[in-house]
Amino acid sequence: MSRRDLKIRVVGAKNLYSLSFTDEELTIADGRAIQVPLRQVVGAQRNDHSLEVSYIGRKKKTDPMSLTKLVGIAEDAEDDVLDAWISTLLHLAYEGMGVTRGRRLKVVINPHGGTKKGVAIFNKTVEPILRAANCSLDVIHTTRAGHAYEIAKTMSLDYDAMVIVSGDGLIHEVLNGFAHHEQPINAFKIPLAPIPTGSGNGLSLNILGMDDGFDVCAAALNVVKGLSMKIDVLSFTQNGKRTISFMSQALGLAADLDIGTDNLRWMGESRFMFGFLRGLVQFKPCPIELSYKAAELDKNKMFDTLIKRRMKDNPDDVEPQAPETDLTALPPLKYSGTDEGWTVLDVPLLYVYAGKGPYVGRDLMTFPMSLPDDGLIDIAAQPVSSRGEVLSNLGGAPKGEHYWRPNLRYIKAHAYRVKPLAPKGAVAVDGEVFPLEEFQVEAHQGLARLLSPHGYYAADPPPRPSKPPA
Ligand SMILES: Nc1ncnc2c1ncn2[C@@H]1O[C@H](COP(=O)(O)OP(=O)(O)OP(=O)(O)O)[C@@H](O)[C@H]1O
Repeated sequence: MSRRDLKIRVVGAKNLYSLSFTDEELTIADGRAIQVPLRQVVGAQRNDHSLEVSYIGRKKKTDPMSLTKLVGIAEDAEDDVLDAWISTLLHLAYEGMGVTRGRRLKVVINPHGGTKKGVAIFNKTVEPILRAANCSLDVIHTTRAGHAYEIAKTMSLDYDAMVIVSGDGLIHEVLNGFAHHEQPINAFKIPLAPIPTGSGNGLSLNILGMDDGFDVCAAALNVVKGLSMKIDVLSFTQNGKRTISFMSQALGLAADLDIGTDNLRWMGESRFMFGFLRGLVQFKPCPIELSYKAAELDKNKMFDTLIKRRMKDNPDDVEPQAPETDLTALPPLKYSGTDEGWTVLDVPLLYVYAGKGPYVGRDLMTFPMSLPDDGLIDIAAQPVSSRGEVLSNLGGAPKGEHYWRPNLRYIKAHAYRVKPLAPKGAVAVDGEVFPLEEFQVEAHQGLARLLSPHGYYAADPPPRPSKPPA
């Protein structure tokens, strides 16, 4: 075992710092001690006799995360002792956590996402973290809509992860690019890691949780240290054309969030809430017939399954899946062309929201029971009821509490279909507008990957009420 404590004189500082580490954390002490979990240590190196240790942390509890580089001269250690100290520290901070060092990253930045700060945020905040972690970077800026699709469709697959500096729109493009890659199955195996600089950053919230979901340093740390987590993606098929959806399909009132609020991008995430409220004022029923191939309808059972899944700490510890036989094609559609075992939801509906991942935006935990890899689509369907009742549901939406309200139908399905009952309308697929014409959606279990610190979605599910809400 090599030495685990060192004294270093930090450049410009009077005090002698002592650095030591255990299997779990690095302690930096100069009178007062700071503990840094090893997961947050991203780099350490020797330049002549000086030592540089880089880690991500918070200066104060309420601060966002930031990169700190501690540089100093080790006064009590020869170079070989210092090298051994660095080597053991890095081994524990990487391989000891199942993470390979120096990831090869494809980075796609949308200069026009959200408030157009993606490039500046990447250069100032994200890139220094990836460099400190010794990652190799292949950076490309998108120049037009559809560019990220082309990049993903034609890219070489020699990367450990793909970093997407933008919002959910670019994730949608990249996954659809993978679907048209000459080796789609292998392309989908490259884990995606979002850096949240778009106006809709639902995926980042699902990976990092409400506290860190908009923290670009936490997202960069996930690029460096996250573990690969399998996720389901969905095939949305309309008029024979198949589109990959990773997040949501919204109809009726829910579609108003995504549709027609494009000119309100300056509002950031608030534009979705604006869209919802505008839709609520109009209060139009959604003219569709919804049918589904059910997997689970019991809300209590869904909750129990979710809690059990969150207790598994190995993200790959899921039901074994059939080995892929054909790497050059997407998995076939299993549920088209048959009505057997399908149920029609026989009530007039105000909105239908279906998809994967608990959060679709900052104030909307639409699918609180969503699991990354259960092979199922979560469907939230709101029957027509009073404005008051719908408003009460909306009040619970930020934390997913509407899930427990008896008048919200929540279905886990292998597949579902929508037939329009009126000629006008639209459906928003991951925020992109499609015409309201007949379509079908089905899930492909564990087809894609994300980098994740937890191995499960980071949204806390709404607790089961002791008595059912009125
Ligand atoms: N250089 C570019 N110029 C203009 N549009 C672009 C460019 N690069 C990408 N786009 C488009 O910008 C759209 C917005 O994507 P993104 O999700 O990254 O940002 P956003 O602000 O969160 O948008 P949304 O809220 O719709 O998801 C995408 O549909 C993409 O096609």
